[in-house]
Amino acid sequence: MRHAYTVETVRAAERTLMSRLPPGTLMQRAAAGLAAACGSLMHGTYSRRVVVLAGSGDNGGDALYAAARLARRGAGVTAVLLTPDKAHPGGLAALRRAGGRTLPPEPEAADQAIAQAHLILDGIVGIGGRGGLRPQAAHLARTARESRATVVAVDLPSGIDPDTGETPGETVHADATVTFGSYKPGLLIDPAAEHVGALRLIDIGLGPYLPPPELEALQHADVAALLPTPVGETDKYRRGVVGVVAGSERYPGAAVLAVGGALRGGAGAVRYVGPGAEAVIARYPETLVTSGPPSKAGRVQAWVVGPGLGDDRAARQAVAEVLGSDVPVLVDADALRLADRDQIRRRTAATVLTPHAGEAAALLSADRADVESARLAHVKQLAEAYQATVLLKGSTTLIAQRGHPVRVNPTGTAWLSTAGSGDVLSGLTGSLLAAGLTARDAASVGAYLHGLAGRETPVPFGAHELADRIPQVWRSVHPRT
Ligand SMILES: NC(=O)C1=CN([C@@H]2O[C@H](COP(=O)(O)OP(=O)(O)OC[C@H]3O[C@@H](n4cnc5c(N)ncnc54)[C@H](O)[C@@H]3O)[C@@H](O)[C@H]2O)[C@@H](O)CC1
Ligand SMILES: Nc1ncnc2c1ncn2[C@@H]1O[C@H](COP(=O)(O)OP(=O)(O)O)[C@@H](O)[C@H]1O
Ligand SMILES: [K+]
Repeated sequence: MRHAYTVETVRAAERTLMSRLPPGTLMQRAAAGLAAACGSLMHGTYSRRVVVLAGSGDNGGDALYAAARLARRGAGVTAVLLTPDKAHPGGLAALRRAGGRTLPPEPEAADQAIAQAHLILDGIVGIGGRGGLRPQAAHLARTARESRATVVAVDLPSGIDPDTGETPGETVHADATVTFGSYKPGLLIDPAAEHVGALRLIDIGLGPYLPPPELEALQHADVAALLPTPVGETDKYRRGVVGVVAGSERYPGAAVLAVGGALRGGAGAVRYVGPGAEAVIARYPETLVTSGPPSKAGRVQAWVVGPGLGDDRAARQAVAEVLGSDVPVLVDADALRLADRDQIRRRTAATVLTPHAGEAAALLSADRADVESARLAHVKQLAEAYQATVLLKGSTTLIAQRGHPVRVNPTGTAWLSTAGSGDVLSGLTGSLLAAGLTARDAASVGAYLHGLAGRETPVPFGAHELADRIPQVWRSVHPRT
């Protein structure tokens, strides 16, 4: 599991740790890790040209100390000091002792140094940054982006909001980010995460002083441990039956895709309810189909409702019936519009809502662009407002449930933004729910496998190919299945 902590938490842990160590120890740990990472990114240090963009805080200090280490190993280092009279004194002295030279941030000289650099160290701001970068810093960030050098962000790309993943103005675009002590939410959530590049964590000893995280990301081993696996005494009913209420005369394909996802999610059987039965059976003859209302369809351990459902009376009635059941329900697409919001709040069994940014905006009476620029705040707000587990889809998929750290899905690709891909996700996740995973785990594992399938399917792909790829990625996560 990867854990991410807010600035306030990181600072508190750092204070405790620092009080037990000689002054400057943490910064030296950070600088040593950073210098080693830069050395390996440049495939050596001798005769490499390094430019440090150094702000006046400790982030600049880390960068200057690391650069001093690189200079001692033969790199030619130039530091551009944003505020020369306030640059980190210890870092600056170390760099000078190591033979590094310094420049004020005058555009011409700085731009020239940047243009010739092999590697740029972004030490403008770290967790102490506030708001969009100031003009001089913004200029350096742009010049660095336009250069051919490898840009390494120190702790985080300057300009991103470490707590939220927002990008309030110009930001450094890094090829790699070397972060210290712990991940920060902004490194893992778009739009900020897009500017992070390859992310490396340097352990500086904070671990024992960190409380529960703000954000977490499952890794292969976590997902493997959660995947349902049939055992000797099991049968199809014990594995769980998932009911899929999806599709309409107009959108029969959504039913096929949701069932396709559901068949690959570990439930023992998939029951389909709706007008798309013929299309479903033609593609997946193993599906149990019924054409009546969900309440007459027989027992299931979880429902998926919504993909391609349309919005006629039957659809509305089906959503109400499913929400009235006492088993976990995943509410997607059209059902997000049709559902009675109070009925969602009153449910005692788990409810999973899977909106994309547009649907989330509608549920919160907010703006789609605001949801996309501040995903973390909005997914938490939705989970709170609907007392449900919320999986917010999009460039970064987040899963929120009140009282737990938000989960960020680490897999996926923009190729997933293809029609019907969400239908596969809802079927898959509903199936995991029926197989007995908690709402939060089912949503996280569903998003993880869906994202992996997106990465493994030859592009450009259609959503049905994504569903076909799930067994392969399942086995890649859990090779013994
Ligand atoms: N506290 C610690 O124990 C450790 C801190 N470390 C480093 O220290 C950093 C935090 O240092 P600081 O608290 O000094 O803060 P920063 O260095 O992150 O930022 C503060 C500086 O940035 C300037 N600044 C703020 N917002 C700006 C903006 N929008 N545009 C331009 N300049 C802006 C401020 O005027 C100030 O000079 C971490 O990110 C990390 O790199 C590491 O050395 C590890 C240990
Ligand atoms: N830019 C992106 N990067 C990564 N994944 C994306 C991106 N855009 C969309 N996705 C993913 O693609 C899927 C699209 O689902 P959805 O919006 O419901 O589409 P549809 O309704 O056509 O099925 C979701 O899993 C979402 O997280
Ligand atoms: K930085």
